[in-house]
Amino acid sequence: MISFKTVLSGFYWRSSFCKLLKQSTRPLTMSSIEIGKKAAATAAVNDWLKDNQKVGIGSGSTIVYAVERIAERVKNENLKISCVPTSFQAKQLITEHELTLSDLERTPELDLVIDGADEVDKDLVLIKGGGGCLVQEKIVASCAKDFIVIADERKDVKKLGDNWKKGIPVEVIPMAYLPVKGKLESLLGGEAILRLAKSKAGPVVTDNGNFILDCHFSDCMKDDWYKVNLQILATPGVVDTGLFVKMANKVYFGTTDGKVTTRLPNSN
Ligand SMILES: O=C[C@H](O)[C@H](O)[C@H](O)COP(=O)(O)O
Repeated sequence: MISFKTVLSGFYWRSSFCKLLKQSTRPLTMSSIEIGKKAAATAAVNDWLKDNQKVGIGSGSTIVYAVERIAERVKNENLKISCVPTSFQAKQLITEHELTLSDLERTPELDLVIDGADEVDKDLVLIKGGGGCLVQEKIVASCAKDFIVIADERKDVKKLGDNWKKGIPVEVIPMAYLPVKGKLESLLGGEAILRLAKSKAGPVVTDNGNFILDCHFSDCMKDDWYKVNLQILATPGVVDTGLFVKMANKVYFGTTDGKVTTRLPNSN
């Protein structure tokens, strides 16, 4: 007859074996892309964050490392920093890391904004909004003295669209999405595709309650993003675009081996 002790020890060994198996199948190291993101984020925070600053916090996956480093420095150096979010996600990051949360009503002028990007060209024009955040990001960036961008090296391109194949995000008022789609397609060629949600039927709804058109333009002047941005903005129903032209002051690119390169607006 099997004793209670034998059953218990069998259970113990089985669960230990399962734990071991789980550990051995789990990646032990950070992926090389994440190493690049973290390196860029850490370097930017080390270079730019100073005591008593008002800081805008961007959105996406790279900004997570920046917030971690900000929280570390706030704690270790006893810094007084207030943070303005650019999205629901950014707000959560700020509160989770016990940083001081502010907003543009209390803090309309910022010293610094740190944010990620989907692509950065040689002139520091950015595509943003791959994660559905662009309008609040652009507003917050426009309120800052310095707008610092952090990205892994895949985002560093000669021309916008070299790597980023998902189009230029344009946030639109929901009732206008179809006419805006038609107008943008006839204005700039190509296709403007309504972004659909992954775990919900229907479109992605932004933090502002709007829709996103991902625009794959064929006829637009791809060397004059300033003009393209203005043309899109002139269409009624468009809230803003994911094109950030002449906004970034410095970009930090992190490589897969943890090195960081930087680019200034006219350092090509
Ligand atoms: O919509 C998302 C934001 O614009 C992000 O900053 C951008 O997509 C970059 O995100 P990630 O750091 O995840 O590459």
